[in-house]
Amino acid sequence: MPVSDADMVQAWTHVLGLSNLSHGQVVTLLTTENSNAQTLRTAKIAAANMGAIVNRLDLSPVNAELAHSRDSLAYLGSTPLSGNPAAMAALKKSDLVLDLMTLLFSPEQAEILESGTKILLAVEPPEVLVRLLPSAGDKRLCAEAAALLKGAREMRVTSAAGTDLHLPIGEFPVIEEYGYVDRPGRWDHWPSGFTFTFPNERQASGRVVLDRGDILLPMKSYIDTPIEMTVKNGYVTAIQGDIDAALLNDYMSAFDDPEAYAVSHVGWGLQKKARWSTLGLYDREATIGMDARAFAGNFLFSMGPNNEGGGSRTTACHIDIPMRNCDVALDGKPVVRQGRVL
Ligand SMILES: O=c1ccc(O)c[nH]1
Repeated sequence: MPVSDADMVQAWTHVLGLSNLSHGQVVTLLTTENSNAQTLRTAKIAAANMGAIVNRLDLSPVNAELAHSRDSLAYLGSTPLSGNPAAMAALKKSDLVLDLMTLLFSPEQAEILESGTKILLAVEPPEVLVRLLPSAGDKRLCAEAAALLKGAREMRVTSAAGTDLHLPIGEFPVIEEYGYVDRPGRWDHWPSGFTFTFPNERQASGRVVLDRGDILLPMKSYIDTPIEMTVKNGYVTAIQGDIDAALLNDYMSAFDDPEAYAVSHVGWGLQKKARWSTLGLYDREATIGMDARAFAGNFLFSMGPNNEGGGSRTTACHIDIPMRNCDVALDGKPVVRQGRVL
């Protein structure tokens, strides 16, 4: 269903309020060719109505000749900000950047955040943004999960399908994604509602068995045939199965980058307003699949970079794999049981 501009301005006002936007602050909208016009139009109105100085920085897209998907999270690392000091200066001088382009996992994003600028990513379509409006309750749930993660030394993930994954943790920070940026230097993504960390470098081991209905992103497919992954020393060393495994292998091999097979962030979904089945109700390219990443009770496995967590590993290939019906335990204490948050 379309969203009215009035409702979208209200939604932006709610999110900018939670992000502590105050009178006289500088908001810069970072856009590119396919940024959603209504998201942009209503963000400018909401920010201006709150007394902010509102700029727009529109950059030409890059990587079209390299990416095999038009999903903005499919090809990471280099952005239109690479080698663009004038644009970087504008963003570092802003109090808040509303990223309608996608900087995630880029070195430029980290540099902008270090200057104290806040960055809020918002590239899902307006109807998804208004349906998954963030709340202080989401922040509380993410903070509770983070408190459990911060003290833990091992995350263990098992499932009836055969997953048995050992993830020693503690080397990297815990990241809470709750949909708004309420302190300087913070990055977040509207919509979200999940918490994760990264396994200690080269220490993840075991087996991941993807079952029918588990989701591959950016493919945005519910797999029909099981995929069995072997994990050794922090890398996925084998991806075996039938047609779904073959398609995943074919996509990943296009990057010709061994770093693509490293285990990236691991965590679980907390967003009660998001559902496993929602992805199937949208055309493949209509969303980037945040319902799938955020639905309460998923185990969100991923492969690729860890620079988002402060690691040194970068790669353009990033695969997110929300899994159902898993048991997640921290130092033996269950936090998710058969796909339900405890
Ligand atoms: O919001 C996001 C989106 C993708 C991802 O891999 C992490 N967080």
